[in-house]
Amino acid sequence: MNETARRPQPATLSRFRIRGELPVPTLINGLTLTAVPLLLFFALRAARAGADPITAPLLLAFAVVLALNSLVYLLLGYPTLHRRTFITLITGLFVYLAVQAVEDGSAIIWLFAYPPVIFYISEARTGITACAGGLAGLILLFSPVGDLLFQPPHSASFRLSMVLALAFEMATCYVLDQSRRRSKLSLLRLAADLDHAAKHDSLTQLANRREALAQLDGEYQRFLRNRRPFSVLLIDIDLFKAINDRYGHHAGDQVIRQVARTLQQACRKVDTPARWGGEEYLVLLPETNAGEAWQTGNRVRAAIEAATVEEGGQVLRVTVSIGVATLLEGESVDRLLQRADEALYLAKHAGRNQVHESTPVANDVTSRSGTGD
Ligand SMILES: Nc1nc2c(ncn2[C@@H]2O[C@H](COP(=O)(O)OP(=O)(O)OP(=O)(O)O)[C@@H](O)[C@H]2O)c(=O)[nH]1
Repeated sequence: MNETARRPQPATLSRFRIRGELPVPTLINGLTLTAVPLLLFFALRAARAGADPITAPLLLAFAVVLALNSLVYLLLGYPTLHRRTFITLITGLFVYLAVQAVEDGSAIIWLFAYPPVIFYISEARTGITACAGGLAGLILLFSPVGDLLFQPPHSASFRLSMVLALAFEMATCYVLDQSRRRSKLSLLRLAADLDHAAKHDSLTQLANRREALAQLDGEYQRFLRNRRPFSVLLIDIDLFKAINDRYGHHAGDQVIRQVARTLQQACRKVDTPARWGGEEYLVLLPETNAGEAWQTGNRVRAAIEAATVEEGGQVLRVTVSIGVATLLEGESVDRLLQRADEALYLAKHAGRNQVHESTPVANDVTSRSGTGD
């Protein structure tokens, strides 16, 4: 996987949650729980005042739909619907409170609750658009056009303070939200980097031994469920010490990298090539029987034999010996690895640059071997 695909990007930030972060549905449900009694309270007051026939039923309707929105989410899920409905409802509610001058115009102060909530529960772009639109709407409401249409009861000094204070709050919320998003992104990237480092070998970027064992265990659990066999290749570079001694450790490292690259190219996407240690590699071949594993082993051996490494003006070639083993009914992963190791040992002792397959017969290990040529 490439770096960009592995590390979280700003556009996908809301898909990730870090520990301790308040989940958006929880915030929405908490706000709904607070807003519903408040709306009922103000609906009752509006009904008692009796002057305006729309406000009381409308506030009641907002309370009912808000509560239903949370109920639907709790029963059925659908977090996007939950969030979008909530944003639509609170936007509608705040517009109504402003233009209808509810509570003698004092309800307009509730607009200050809008920016922090909208920035937290939506993407940054939605927050900016909603706040800029809201502020433009407020300026329009306090302009001569708004006076003509809605006759807001606010004094000139209140209007000025309201617009400036709301603009200040929106800008502050934007800056704090950006800072929160940046911290979240860097935390997620750090976690992704640490996770990658814990599972991969730094020289080759292949899975490391720990990750290979974890994948082996996963494959073993799958085998217990579906009985589809899997195989392993244990690969060791031949006479590698001589390369280090003759060309130096840097050349040795280049060879280890080149073998890793060849392994990745020669294997299927579902296979896991791993650095098992030093100049040894393990390839996990999921859902692969003995015959297929044998063929893969030979293909890998030939590919590595054909590959070259240029180092200090020299062209280096290496060969590998490979032990192949396929999991048998009733066998453990440890025993499978032991058989692959025994087959590798036989390949080395038969002259290197060859593949040996472990076939247990009567609790013993026999093998077929060859170069596949
Ligand atoms: N450059 C380099 N060398 C390493 C690394 N890890 C292990 N080695 C060297 O790999 C060599 C392994 O040598 P041996 O185990 O004796 O085996 P060999 O020379 O490959 O011989 P056979 O396995 O019998 O074919 C040792 O000299 C280690 O120092 C590494 O990360 N980089």
